[in-house]
Amino acid sequence: MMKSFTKSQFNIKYGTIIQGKWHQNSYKVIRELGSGANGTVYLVDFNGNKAALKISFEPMTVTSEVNVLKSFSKAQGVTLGPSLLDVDDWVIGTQQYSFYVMEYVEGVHLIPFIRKNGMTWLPILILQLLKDLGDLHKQGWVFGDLKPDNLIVAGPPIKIRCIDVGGTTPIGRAIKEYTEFFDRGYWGLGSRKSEPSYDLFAIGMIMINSCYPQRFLKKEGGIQQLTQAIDASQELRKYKSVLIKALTGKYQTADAMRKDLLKILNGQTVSDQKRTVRRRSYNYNQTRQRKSRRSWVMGVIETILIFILISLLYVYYILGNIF
Ligand SMILES: Nc1ncnc2c1ncn2[C@@H]1O[C@H](COP(=O)(O)OP(=O)(O)OP(=O)(O)O)[C@@H](O)[C@H]1O
Repeated sequence: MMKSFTKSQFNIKYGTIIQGKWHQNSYKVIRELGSGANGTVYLVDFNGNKAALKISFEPMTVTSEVNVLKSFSKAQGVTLGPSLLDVDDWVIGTQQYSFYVMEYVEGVHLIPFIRKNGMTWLPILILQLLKDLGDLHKQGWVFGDLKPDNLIVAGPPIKIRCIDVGGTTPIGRAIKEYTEFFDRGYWGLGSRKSEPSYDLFAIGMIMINSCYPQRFLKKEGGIQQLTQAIDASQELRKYKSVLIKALTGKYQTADAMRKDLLKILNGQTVSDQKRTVRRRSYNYNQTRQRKSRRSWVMGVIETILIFILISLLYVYYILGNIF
């Protein structure tokens, strides 16, 4: 189903107490956080703690999103979505609405964060996202409706988080929800079957969107139009090899995309690496030993590099907030 914009469905005033019919928990409305096709999300106070409460006219929306959040909480290593706190119904007069309460992810949406703190953050945040997405895929899910509106940069420490799990679909099914700009079907670059490469295409488009905050309309579509957009941006050109692979479905796993992005950050392009490997020929055992040594060294370099980059950006970020 394609997402279309809808006006705020609910108009619940500040101070309203939403009390659950079944669990009797009371939530005091602080303000609206946002609203979309599936409901309205409010910042609420629960016993002095902040939480996010999503209320919908459609009980099925609540049930399906709650089921995804419950599976996430059971699955080890999945840290993408907010944690689920409560599910209940709110009776007001003769009406009854379903709602759920989740962890409030406090932060700034991806694009405003990049605009304020600089493009240097983009690859770092994308690396974090690819790590979490890889874990989600390993648990058999595809996020589906990945877009900057569903990404919040929380912290400190800086961490990119996904909200709105409404589009999360088990691998192998049809994508439940999508937004055209981030949908490979719309660009004529693949199917709407839920598989990891569907999410990785969206990651590519999120990187493009970060450099084109107004987005752009599809003309002829396809990889030609997107390649032109990449070539026209100094920032995106650095990541061209990774972007083209992600946009044409060449990555089977988030980990493969993450590794290529790291190589670029490491000052080494993917093609350079391939050329180096081709030039050398070793016997089987030597190659294997070297490979395992190299992957160990790569792992250490990767960790050190991310650590240094995050530390530097972090200092930059804190200084930016002070001055
Ligand atoms: N857990 C949360 N913590 C902080 N903010 C949140 C949280 N969940 C949702 N929001 C805010 O509420 C907005 C709307 O939420 P959500 O995207 O879940 O609604 P939706 O009806 O599914 O919208 P859409 O049609 O855009 O998918 C989000 O863009 C975000 O700003």
